[in-house]
Amino acid sequence: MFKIPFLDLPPLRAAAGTVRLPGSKSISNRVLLLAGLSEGQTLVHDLLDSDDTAVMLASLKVLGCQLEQVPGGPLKVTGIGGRLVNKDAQLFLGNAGTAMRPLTAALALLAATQGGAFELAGVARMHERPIGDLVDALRELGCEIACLGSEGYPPLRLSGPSRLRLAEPVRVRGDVSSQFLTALLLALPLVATQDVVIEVVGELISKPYVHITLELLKRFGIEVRADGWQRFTIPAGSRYRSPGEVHVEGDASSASYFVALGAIAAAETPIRIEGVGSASLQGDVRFVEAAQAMGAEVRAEANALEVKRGAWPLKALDLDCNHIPDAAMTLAVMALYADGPSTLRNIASWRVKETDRIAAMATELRKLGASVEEGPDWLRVHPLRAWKPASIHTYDDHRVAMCFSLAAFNGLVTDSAVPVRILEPHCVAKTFPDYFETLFEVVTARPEDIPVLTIDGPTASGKGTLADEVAHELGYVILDSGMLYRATGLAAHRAGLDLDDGAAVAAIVPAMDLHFRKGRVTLGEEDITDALRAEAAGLMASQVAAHPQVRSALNQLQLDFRRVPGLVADGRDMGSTVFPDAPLKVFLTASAATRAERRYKQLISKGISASMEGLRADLEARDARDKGRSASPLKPAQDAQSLDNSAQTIEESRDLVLAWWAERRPF
Ligand SMILES: Nc1ncnc2c1ncn2[C@@H]1O[C@H](COP(=O)(O)OP(=O)(O)O)[C@@H](O)[C@H]1O
Ligand SMILES: Nc1ccn([C@H]2C[C@H](O)[C@@H](COP(=O)(O)OP(=O)(O)O)O2)c(=O)n1
Repeated sequence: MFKIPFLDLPPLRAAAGTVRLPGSKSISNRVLLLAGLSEGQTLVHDLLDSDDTAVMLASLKVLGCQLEQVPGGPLKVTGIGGRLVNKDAQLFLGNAGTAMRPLTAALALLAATQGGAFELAGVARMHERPIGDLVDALRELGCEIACLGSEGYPPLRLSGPSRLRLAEPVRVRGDVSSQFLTALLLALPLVATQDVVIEVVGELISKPYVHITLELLKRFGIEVRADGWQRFTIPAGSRYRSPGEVHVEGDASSASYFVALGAIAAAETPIRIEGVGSASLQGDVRFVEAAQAMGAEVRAEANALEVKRGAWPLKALDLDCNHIPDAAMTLAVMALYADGPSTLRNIASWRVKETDRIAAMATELRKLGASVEEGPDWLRVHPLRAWKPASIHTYDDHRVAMCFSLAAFNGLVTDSAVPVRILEPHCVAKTFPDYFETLFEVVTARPEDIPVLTIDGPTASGKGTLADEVAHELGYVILDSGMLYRATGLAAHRAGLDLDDGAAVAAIVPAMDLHFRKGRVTLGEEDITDALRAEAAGLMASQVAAHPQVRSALNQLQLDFRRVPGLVADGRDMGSTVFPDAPLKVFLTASAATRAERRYKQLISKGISASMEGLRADLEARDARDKGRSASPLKPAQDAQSLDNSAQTIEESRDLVLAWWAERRPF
């Protein structure tokens, strides 16, 4: 996950490959609650690991459920069998509607029948999201509920015992959120000593989510009798029975971003999306139909989708989105690539989601330059051809962040492509913590569009440290080019080659089986990370680096690191030779005494013995060789910014370089 203040997406051009979706949030949290209320053990496979499931799991634990994660396997949930173990608890539910609503219903009913006191609270936005219709329905039933802030909103206090009135139908509004009905359906089996009837008042929205609820209840042994979408009966004697094992489907709403990606950018080979398909329970798979209406070519298997671009530009759309409320946000961004204005209707529920999504989408689309009209329950988006670089505010709303990533394909409809900045990208943790990593696996950009920041300088000036810090803050890829020279030197040495024989050393480069993964370097099967860090490897590197043949053999390997979303490259000639078009080139120096002392401390802290005098002599010899060689000698690129960090802390250098970077970005 990118836990950084912003993530800049360079102009993207194409997409191809396979993505595996994380588990569905709606199914995950329903399954967890049902497993938690059941007697016995349920093995939950493919559970979504996200903020919203984390709060549900934390709540179940407080309520007395036992949770055990099988390493690399399912989660074992041992339920409370409908009997309260802990009758007094305070639960913090973040901004998770899929936890707040059903837990309110379940705990209100359990407190009424078994006694207890529970406080349910969340983040500030959760306290602005209405829950009054559910509270009213539960109070009508006889539950004791106090709204601790504003009436009709969390935080709530649920207490009991109190007498329940189950003979009369429970009436609940269905036209604001279907989650109130879902909450009652999930919780009422707890008290179904007689038939319990729920009557929906008003036109029920988001019916597919209620369908998921009914299907999952069935898997847990509860056969609700549905009379259209208006009346539901939970039969007397209903009891949650664990099915033993449950597999959570991939998230169909998350699939929408990749379906759209295929429609926009998979011009050659399709995007394959694994985890949802024609057999999916989730209503949001019907997003596929909307994408097809806009031109996507889709091939559906039971549990996978393959999507390619069909019509281009996309075809404008006028759609009632009641059946795909969450996925429909993706259509608003697809509409920018359409051949006319697109209208999304019947989306009033957007106003009470993680944020007011109609206002949020309209505001952010306009920042890109789009012309947008909005009404109480509709949004009209006009196609965009003159795009502006924009910082997209994400309102702590995962879907805003994910759907605006698709704006980075603007280069497919304009000659002046612009990057897109996504603020607070970590909000995707709500349902898809690795969304951006997954996206980056399947998209490509033109190398010249991918920004590079270079840091060159002599040994121990702090290049590697600064590069790590800066790359981390920007979410960029790192190239430690010295490691490539070190690996080449080591491999040549091991092969018994004369390191002064440039042609012989260069000849082994194409066959070097070198891999960089999670900070470790492997050569063939062997992890050579520690061997590469040794000073001896540095000296060998400096020796082989003097040969023009070796430098050109390593050139393409270095260029291959220029990957989305951007690159921070450190070395000796990153700015002067390898990435001459980098928008920011830093030449980092520090006095020889400072550098020798830093290296000394670094080695001692790793338990490697060293002498300060010896190190200083070595680094001065290395500087002389790196500066004196004829091939790409160590010297600042003409347009480099010099930085002597002798008297600076690491943080000061980092902040200065980030400030220089900010000056060069168009946001
Ligand atoms: N600005 C700085 N101030 C103090 N120490 C630094 C600074 N930059 C780096 N260091 C320390 O100096 C040592 C060498 O830095 P390193 O990044 O390995 O240098 P290089 O990659 O240039 O050889 C590290 O232990 C690092 O923590
Ligand atoms: N882009 C590069 C990177 C490193 N080299 C050479 C020169 C250096 O002496 C060695 C080792 O580089 P490395 O950056 O790992 O060394 P330091 O950490 O600065 O000591 O490789 C180079 O010539 N060009």
